[in-house]
Amino acid sequence: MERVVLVTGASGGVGLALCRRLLGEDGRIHLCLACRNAQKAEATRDLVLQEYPAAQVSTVEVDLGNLASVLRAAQELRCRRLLHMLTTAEGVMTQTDRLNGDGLQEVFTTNLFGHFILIRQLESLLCGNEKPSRLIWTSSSNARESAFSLSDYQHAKGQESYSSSKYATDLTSVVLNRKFNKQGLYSSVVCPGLVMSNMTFKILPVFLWVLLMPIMFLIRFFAKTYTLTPYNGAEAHVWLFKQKPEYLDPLVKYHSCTSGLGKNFVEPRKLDVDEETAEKFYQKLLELEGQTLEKYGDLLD
Ligand SMILES: NC(=O)C1=CN([C@@H]2O[C@H](COP(=O)(O)OP(=O)(O)OC[C@H]3O[C@@H](n4cnc5c(N)ncnc54)[C@H](OP(=O)(O)O)[C@@H]3O)[C@@H](O)[C@H]2O)C=CC1
Ligand SMILES: CC(C)=CCC[C@@H](C)[C@H]1CC[C@H]2C3=C(CC[C@]12C)[C@@]1(C)CCC(=O)C[C@@H]1CC3
Repeated sequence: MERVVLVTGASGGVGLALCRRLLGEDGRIHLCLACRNAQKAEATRDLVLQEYPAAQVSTVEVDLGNLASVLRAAQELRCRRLLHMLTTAEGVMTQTDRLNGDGLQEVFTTNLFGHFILIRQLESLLCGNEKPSRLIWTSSSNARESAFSLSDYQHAKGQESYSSSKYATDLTSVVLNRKFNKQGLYSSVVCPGLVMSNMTFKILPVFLWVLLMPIMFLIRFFAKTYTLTPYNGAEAHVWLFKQKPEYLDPLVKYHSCTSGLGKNFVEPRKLDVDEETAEKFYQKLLELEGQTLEKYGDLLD
């Protein structure tokens, strides 16, 4: 049976590189590109098919920062019936987090909660299959406990919404394993390292990054997480794709690394999470999910 792999944030950066690399690893997979914009999704599909003309590539439109859009996408995916792997590679990092149309913090929703709802809505596809299914969350080395608080888990009050959302992602993955491993669903978190992408081009302009490039290549001899290209950044995702999920440690983050001479490898590092906090946070996610489903009852089957 073909494996169906859904990649969010597939239109650029690490997500697009991952799509290409997965097809290079296994041309028999069915790749589903999840993008927030239908035109971009089609353009990405064309790009991928140029490189792998025989590949099976479909698209689904989903804005992960908009819960109605997430529920509609889940409905559509449920109709397609199969899903074996979901990997997240979308993300927003901003100095000015704000409330979205659902009244939730945008960074929290896009980076974590939209995916949480999507996964819960796709549980019937992901759980109880003959072979294990897997989730791969793109987290970050920037996930910091100090940025996260249970009482303000959407990070409405602080200035570190990105770090908070990534820490929340790590917590969620730990609990998802506890709840769903018995049903054959396994979750892992990865960090792509420092990658030149639209995200980093919002921190410094492209020309500055280009000027810094020689320095960064030198730094890479000492800092292996300077992966720099989306291709290298997707190393940990691709490595995980090839592992048996039931043998992976749920309390580890898999870091994409690149050596000074440009060789890619993966480094597992222990997650800095308190399991009790993770459980409490998960209960809060369930509460928020309940409110969301109540609000959007018309979008449920
Ligand atoms: N770059 C880096 O150095 C690092 C990145 N990461 C993480 O890696 C992941 C990928 O980042 P990277 O490739 O660098 O970033 P990019 O900005 O290049 O790519 C982000 C992708 O996410 C999509 N996206 C953004 N918002 C939404 C949304 N609301 N709904 C659906 N899709 C959305 C974008 O789509 P569109 O094309 O429509 O904008 C794009 O395809 C992120 O989770 C990021 O946090 C972690 C550590 C370091
Ligand atoms: C000489 C040189 C390399 C200058 C660049 C300095 C900084 C702009 C970068 C150094 C480490 C980078 C980094 C990120 C952004 C850019 C830097 C601060 C991230 C925060 C981007 C998003 C993440 O998820 C983690 C990254 C960690 C490293």
